[in-house]
Amino acid sequence: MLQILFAAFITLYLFYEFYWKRRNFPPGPTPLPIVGNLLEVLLKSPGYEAYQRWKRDFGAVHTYWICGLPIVSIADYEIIKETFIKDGENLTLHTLRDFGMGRNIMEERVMIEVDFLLERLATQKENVYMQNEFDIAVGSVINNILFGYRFDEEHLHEFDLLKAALRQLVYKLQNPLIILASCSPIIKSLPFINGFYNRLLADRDVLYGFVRKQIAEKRKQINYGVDSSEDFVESYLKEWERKKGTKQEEFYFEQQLEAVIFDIWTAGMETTSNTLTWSIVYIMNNPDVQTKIHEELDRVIRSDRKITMSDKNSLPYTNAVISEVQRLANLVPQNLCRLNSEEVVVKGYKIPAGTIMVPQICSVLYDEKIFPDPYKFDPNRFLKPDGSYQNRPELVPFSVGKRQCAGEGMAKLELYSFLANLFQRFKISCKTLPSLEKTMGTVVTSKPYYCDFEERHK
Ligand code: HEM
Repeated sequence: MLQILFAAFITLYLFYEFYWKRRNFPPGPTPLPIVGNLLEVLLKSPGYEAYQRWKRDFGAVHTYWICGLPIVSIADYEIIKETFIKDGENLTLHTLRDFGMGRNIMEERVMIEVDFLLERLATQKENVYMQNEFDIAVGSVINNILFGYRFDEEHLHEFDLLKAALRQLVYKLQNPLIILASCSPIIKSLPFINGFYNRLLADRDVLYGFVRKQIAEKRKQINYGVDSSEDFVESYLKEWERKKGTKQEEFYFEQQLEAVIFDIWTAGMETTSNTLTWSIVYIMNNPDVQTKIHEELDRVIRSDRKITMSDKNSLPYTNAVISEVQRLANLVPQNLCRLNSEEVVVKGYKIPAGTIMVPQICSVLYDEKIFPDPYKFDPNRFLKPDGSYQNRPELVPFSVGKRQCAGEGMAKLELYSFLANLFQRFKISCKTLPSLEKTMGTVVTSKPYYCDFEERHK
């Protein structure tokens, strides 16, 4: 009797796992019990190959399972556009427009860090650990815009603590144990996993603690009598004060301010810093690219002066290199998931409200129909035959639609300003060529490497 019951239970379980729970979703790879399709992603990290294979085998709209969670993936540019960019969506609402301070101030703050970065590199000259340099530069831009100060000598210790916590978050959030723990309270309560999960929360709390301390400091110093603001927190607090007593007051509250700052810090730091790190990896592995950037800078700029945004349109090759870096670095292998608020029909599949959907931008950036030979670093993809810059709408490293990156403008400003000025001033070389191998995380990171710097204009 017991055997019959057991066999019936197993049959029902398998029927549920392999058919019933999947019946309302677009087709996809068969998920294993408990882990779903997680192993296929992890075995070939950072996951691009699994996403490409599922697109090939099941079509551009398919379902995969991370533990018990079904994720409907849209892996084709045209369908992503139809699904996520709807008429009338107001993108600007979600965009951190100039952080309430005006575009010039943003460029000013980025250029301050360009100067500091160049001076640090000129002083060190040899064996410079690039990740660290880019981290300090990008972290200082964000901190200066949010709180009005940069990470100078006096604040470097504070920066090191924040960076360590942030790096742990970036790695741990893609750790299979954390993913499993997030999906199941039972798994989360297992002793070893629980400890690991709690350390992740402790890293998050380091960042939140810092944010709260900064807001409290700002409140002590703020002068509500002066209209203009020096940083984002000041601008937010003044706007909040102005809205008091109006209907809009409800949109301003402490938790929102803390969460926005936390998001900007976490989303803006590792993404930009690692894209800069990848830039040097690809350029060092393709030496003719550095020669061509120098040739363009010498022909267009014709001096050793600083390069600013006003030069951008005159530097098509430099812009093409940055675009190709963003494409090939393909920084976010598993894009952020979204919960669709209402039922949608995508390519004939009815996808119910409350389903997790993801615009799988990594499959677009490596789509060989759009970018032939996709794993090759080739800036010419972004150049017209006459040498001018070729805009490619399928270049979507910042994603698309309502939830696309809120810091795109700032990130582009930073990538351009840091890289153009770095190559304007230096010839860069590496005694050991940087590895092209990617380490998986929320964003993909490169292996550590070291560079030497030679002044170009003596
Ligand atoms: C090269 C640099 C960057 C890349 C490649 C990048 C990429 C992305 C991507 C793919 C998303 C997810 C979009 C989606 O849900 O479909 C995102 C979201 C976001 N990004 Fe960026 N980003 C970069 C830099 C920045 C910077 C500099 C900031 C701010 C200072 C920023 C702030 C944000 C915020 C606030 C979100 C929304 C997070 C959320 O919805 O939870 N990003 N970014």
